[in-house]
Amino acid sequence: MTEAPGSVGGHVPPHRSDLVLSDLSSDGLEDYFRVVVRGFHGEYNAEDMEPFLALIDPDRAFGFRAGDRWVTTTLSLPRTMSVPGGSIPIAAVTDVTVAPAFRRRGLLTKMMRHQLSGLAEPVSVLWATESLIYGRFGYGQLSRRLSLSGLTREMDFLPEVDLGSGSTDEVDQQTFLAAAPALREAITAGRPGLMSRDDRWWRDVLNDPERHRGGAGPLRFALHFADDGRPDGFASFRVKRESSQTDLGREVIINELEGDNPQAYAALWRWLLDLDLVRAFSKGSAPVDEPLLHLVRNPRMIKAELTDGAYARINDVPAALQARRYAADVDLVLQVVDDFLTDRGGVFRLAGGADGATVTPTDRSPDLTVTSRQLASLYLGAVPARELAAAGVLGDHDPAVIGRFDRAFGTERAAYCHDFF
Ligand SMILES: CC(=O)SCCNC(=O)CCNC(=O)[C@H](O)C(C)(C)COP(=O)(O)OP(=O)(O)OC[C@H]1O[C@@H](n2cnc3c(N)ncnc32)[C@H](O)[C@@H]1OP(=O)(O)O
Repeated sequence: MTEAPGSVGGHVPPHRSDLVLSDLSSDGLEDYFRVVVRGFHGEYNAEDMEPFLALIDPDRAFGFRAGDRWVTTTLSLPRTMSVPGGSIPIAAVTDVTVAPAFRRRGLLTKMMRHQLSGLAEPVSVLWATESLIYGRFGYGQLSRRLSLSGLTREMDFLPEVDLGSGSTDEVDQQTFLAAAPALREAITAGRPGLMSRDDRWWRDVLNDPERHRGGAGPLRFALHFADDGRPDGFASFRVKRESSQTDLGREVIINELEGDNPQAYAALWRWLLDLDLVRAFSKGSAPVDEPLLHLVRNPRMIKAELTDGAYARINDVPAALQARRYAADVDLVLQVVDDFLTDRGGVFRLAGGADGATVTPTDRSPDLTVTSRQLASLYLGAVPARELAAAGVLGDHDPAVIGRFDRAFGTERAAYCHDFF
């Protein structure tokens, strides 16, 4: 059989390929996700991916095809995110890849435009592999996070720390799942940026294939029980025999830790830090207002690295701003400059307060002008406007407006997104 000119075994070289933007069909999942996994230099394993694939709606996945193969991918998943006083539907954007031979010719840009113009959700959220990729598409830092680590024997608590009169115990996954989801839903309501999880998301979160453990043991679970026996806090963690922080003992790697009151929260930390044979701890993702920093006698012994968290894009300014409540009365005219999708920007009057707000287009002159990227950081108070003003990136502004803006947009707890997708 003679090969078609310019192809080997039916493989058309990239420079001779015709690219077609295509939707995923439900019978082509494996081919598609093999390309996704390769895009992150991983190895496809159907069993490892099953809980995640169960979340996929093929209608929300697409990419460019060259002949019979995918060369780019991206998809979004519908989720609900907590905002002050309520919640908002968001599109969780993930699995963005462009095959090496096709990179830097604008395919990601085309995919972003295509995806954003079709989303029903007013806000899209993603985790960026590199922080310089998504700003050009109007994504900004929705939340920031701390990476915590230290030596457990240096973590004495201050005498005034109240550990309550309950107890913490290790439990099996079934017992954990009987308590943690309901607790977490309640806690989510009080922390902007957290994503709610249904059973399918919990299955994905607890999916723990051995090859993804980085040499540590399996995921383990603990519950804290209040004095009356009610579970009021939970933690998931694993232990690694070798710690990069010390050779004196093992390391406890804390995945998630939540309590619905300060005593439960502190008691869970104490329990994890007191595990026998363990000399180091790490928690790769914690909110910037992490209480542990205020519990210990010697806070300098906690290594806390500040890094970027989830990124968001406000695709529908009125819907996004109306979904949240405000810490103080607010009435100001905001101009949003959206360079990527210009029709999504505009000038809006935001009027409201503790009971909600209305946002309407207006032709009044703006009190404050922000880019869509800046609006994403301001949306849940992760970055106060005064911080942007002090950095000199807000343009002309009246300091009194900045003060009013920050009083309204401030939140009780720092914005934080724990779920990685
Ligand atoms: C939500 C998520 O899934 S995050 C995961 C992102 N994916 C990955 O990290 C996997 C590996 N990387 C890739 O697959 C690709 O490099 C991608 C998807 C990051 C970029 O795809 P491309 O098709 O090359 O992007 P595209 O050509 O549209 O780039 C647009 C602009 O962004 C720049 N850019 C894109 N990615 C990067 C990057 N990683 N580093 C630096 N600049 C970048 C380009 O240089 C270009 O700039 P220009 O307009 O000034 O010329």
